[in-house]
Amino acid sequence: MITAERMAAVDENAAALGVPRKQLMESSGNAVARAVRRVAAPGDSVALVCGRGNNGGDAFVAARFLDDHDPTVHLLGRPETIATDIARENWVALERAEYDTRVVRDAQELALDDPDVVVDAMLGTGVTGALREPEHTAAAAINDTDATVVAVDVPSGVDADTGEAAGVAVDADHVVTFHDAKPGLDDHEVTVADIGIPETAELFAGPGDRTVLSRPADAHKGAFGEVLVVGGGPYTGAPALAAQAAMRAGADLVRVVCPESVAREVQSFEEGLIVRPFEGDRLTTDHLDRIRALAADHDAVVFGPGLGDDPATLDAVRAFLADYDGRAVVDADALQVVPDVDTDATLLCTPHQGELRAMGGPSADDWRERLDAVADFAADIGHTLLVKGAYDVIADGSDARVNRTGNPGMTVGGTGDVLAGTAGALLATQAPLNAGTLAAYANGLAGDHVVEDRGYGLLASDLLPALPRALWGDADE
Ligand SMILES: NC(=O)C1=CN([C@@H]2O[C@H](COP(=O)(O)OP(=O)(O)OC[C@H]3O[C@@H](n4cnc5c(N)ncnc54)[C@H](O)[C@@H]3O)[C@@H](O)[C@H]2O)[C@H](O)CC1
Ligand SMILES: [K+]
Repeated sequence: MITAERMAAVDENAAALGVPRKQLMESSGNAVARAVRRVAAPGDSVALVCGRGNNGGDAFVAARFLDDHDPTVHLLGRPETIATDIARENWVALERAEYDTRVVRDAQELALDDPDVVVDAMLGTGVTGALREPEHTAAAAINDTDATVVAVDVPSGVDADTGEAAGVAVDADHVVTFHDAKPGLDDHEVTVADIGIPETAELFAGPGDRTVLSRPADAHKGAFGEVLVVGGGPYTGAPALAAQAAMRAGADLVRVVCPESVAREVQSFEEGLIVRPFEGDRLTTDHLDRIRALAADHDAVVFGPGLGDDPATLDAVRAFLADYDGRAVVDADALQVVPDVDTDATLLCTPHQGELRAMGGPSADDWRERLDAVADFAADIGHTLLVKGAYDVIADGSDARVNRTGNPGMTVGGTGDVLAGTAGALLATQAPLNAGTLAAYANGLAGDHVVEDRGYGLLASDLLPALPRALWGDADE
């Protein structure tokens, strides 16, 4: 089962892999025509009722595969208002080839002429809310015919994210849905058509994975989350890098809490950092009240950068996690305590392969083997893992993804801190699997952009200014 939102992401990833949507539309239309043939007797007439989005486009293609059924293609709305180039090109092809095309300007004009089969291609996964006109009246007209109704992707009127009909929906006898089942089709006779989307368009992180980030136009301060970085002690650069990365990745506010012995130095990396010191030179259980109070005021915590592995510090990490129930990215030395802590927290753990072994996790050289082993280990520990490597593996115990961005220049120190901070900002608003996938994708892409511009020899801090473009794309994209 796949939601409309995820389907849009996969579709964009397929395009980025070199399988464009117009090709997918050709496969979709072909699959619709095959479904129509299964229900139509020779000589039966077929009417295709099409909207102006790509759902309609699928039916424009289908018509070309149904010549022997004398297809009639009804377009709801003016051809100039067809929403996408690929749907318009397929409409124009029908007109030039002199198919029986009819432009329906007003729903009352829809004349279905008693067809044997009706194809409902009004609306698919691009739609939210109840049907508007003319689709509303057209749906009622389709439901009034005696025809066998074949719906394209989803019956028009059914929301492909929730599976709910918000009012009138087409009463379909068959649904031809693409790539994977959609929510809300349980009571229907469904054919899932393979339209040639590579499996890796779903498995590999790609530009489509960024769609979950689209900043709503009315974003108010606070909508993108506040992040607390708990780090520092033996190291000072790590918490500063993580905090700056969280800022670049869109967090509304980032605070660093660190030992007072290093607070000034942490601050020196970036004037804009908000630093909250605690007494002493390393984290211990003495500081837990302070950390807990701060953590409760933030949407996500990044736990680990530069904390070190002093036994007293690891005891403090263990005690903190044991009664924390919020969201946290756990990185670096803090990772090793995760498997023995019983916690209600939602954790996104970001080990490299050595740290994964220190957690008691699996090792595998081949990324496909690692994918399976990491997925099992994530299920065992009950947390999401982002295991860093040339191919990063992200798994939450039920689903898994792989990221291929990044380059050998990124083995330099500090890139992991940037990744942890990015993941923290994303975890404040996204599900852990999406946060981990997107953090890995954007960090690697930022590194690729830096190397493209300036060649090898990058510093972890070079990733920071490259992060926004990697996360949100070019301004004109
Ligand atoms: N994902 C794939 O791999 C492929 C999917 N294909 C088909 O494309 C549709 C989705 O197309 P899209 O253009 O995104 O949206 P729709 O055709 O569903 O509709 C958009 C259209 O509808 C208008 N609209 C929005 N809400 C309403 C409403 N409540 N009432 C009336 N009209 C509404 C909106 O303004 C747009 O103009 C998918 O289902 C597949 O069938 C392709 O085959 C390519 C591969
Ligand atoms: K439909």
